[in-house]
Amino acid sequence: MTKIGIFGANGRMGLALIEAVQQSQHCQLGGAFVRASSPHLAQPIANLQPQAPAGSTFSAEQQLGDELDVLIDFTLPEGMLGHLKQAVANKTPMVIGTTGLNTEQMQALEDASRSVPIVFARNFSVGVTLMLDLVQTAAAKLADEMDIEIFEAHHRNKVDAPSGTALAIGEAIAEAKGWDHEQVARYDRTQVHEAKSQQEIGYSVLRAGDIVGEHTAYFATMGERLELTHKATSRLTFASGAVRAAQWLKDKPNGLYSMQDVLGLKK
Ligand SMILES: NC(=O)C1=CN([C@@H]2O[C@H](COP(=O)(O)OP(=O)(O)OC[C@H]3O[C@@H](n4cnc5c(N)ncnc54)[C@H](OP(=O)(O)O)[C@@H]3O)[C@@H](O)[C@H]2O)C=CC1
Ligand SMILES: O=C(O)C1=N[C@H](C(=O)O)C[C@H](O)C1
Repeated sequence: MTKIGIFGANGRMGLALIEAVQQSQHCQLGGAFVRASSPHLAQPIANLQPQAPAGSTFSAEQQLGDELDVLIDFTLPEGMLGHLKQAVANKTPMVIGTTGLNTEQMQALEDASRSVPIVFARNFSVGVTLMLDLVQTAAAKLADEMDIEIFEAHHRNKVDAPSGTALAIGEAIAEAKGWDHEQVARYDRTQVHEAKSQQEIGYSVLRAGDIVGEHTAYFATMGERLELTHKATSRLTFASGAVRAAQWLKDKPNGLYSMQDVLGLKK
């Protein structure tokens, strides 16, 4: 049995992760952690997640010990960095799905992976993991005059944009093309009074209602357009992927792993 601790356990993903752990035959919930200031501290988890183990309550993240096999973090970048320090101090492997990391925060994650094994993915679904491979094939094989654009849509509460997944798709395409992603990424065209360059990856973003997560990569030229689209309809998809990653990570050596490693899709 893999004993799993979940940070941000009262969040949208935290609650889906509790359900995914309960559904797994190989994992058990070792701790559902919230901030010390949280109104949910010491309250029954079942108040928010009916699938929670009977009698279980939310714990303060500071109370984390070294008895857990794997920690999972889907919070915000600042919170994730604190949780990462706790994982390193306790020598506990960590699965991280938090998006919106800047360069320094990503560097801190990479540094920590020299002390503990980490799986980091900006999307834990099987479909998007495969899509990262498919867009690289399209980018490498289609003619250079194909225009490349990425569209993403999410629920109204999402705070980072473009989504981590959209950026991962763009970075995968740039890598296949031999481009420097930051040089070719176009996040805003409102001040650009010129035609689209062929070495450009344009991003567009929609925030509305309860959309779980949709991503399309467009490869377009005169007279035709290829669209590769992924639509997630349940957060349990991401949560189940993260729990699968946690189980896979338990006995791995220190290092930074991706969902492609977990699924055996690494080229
Ligand atoms: N990789 C993937 O497959 C996916 C990634 N995500 C990413 O997961 C993250 C969380 O998304 P979601 O669950 O929708 O967000 P929510 O806002 O619903 O939950 C965020 C959780 O993080 C906690 N938190 C925020 N800041 C801190 C902090 N400084 N210290 C400790 N805890 C903190 C919140 O606690 P409190 O309530 O007290 O503020 C809350 O429990 C986002 O980055 C999102 O992009 C989401 C889905 C899939
Ligand atoms: O915040 C979300 O909800 C999601 N975030 C991830 C991202 O930024 O790509 C993954 C998923 O699309 C849902």
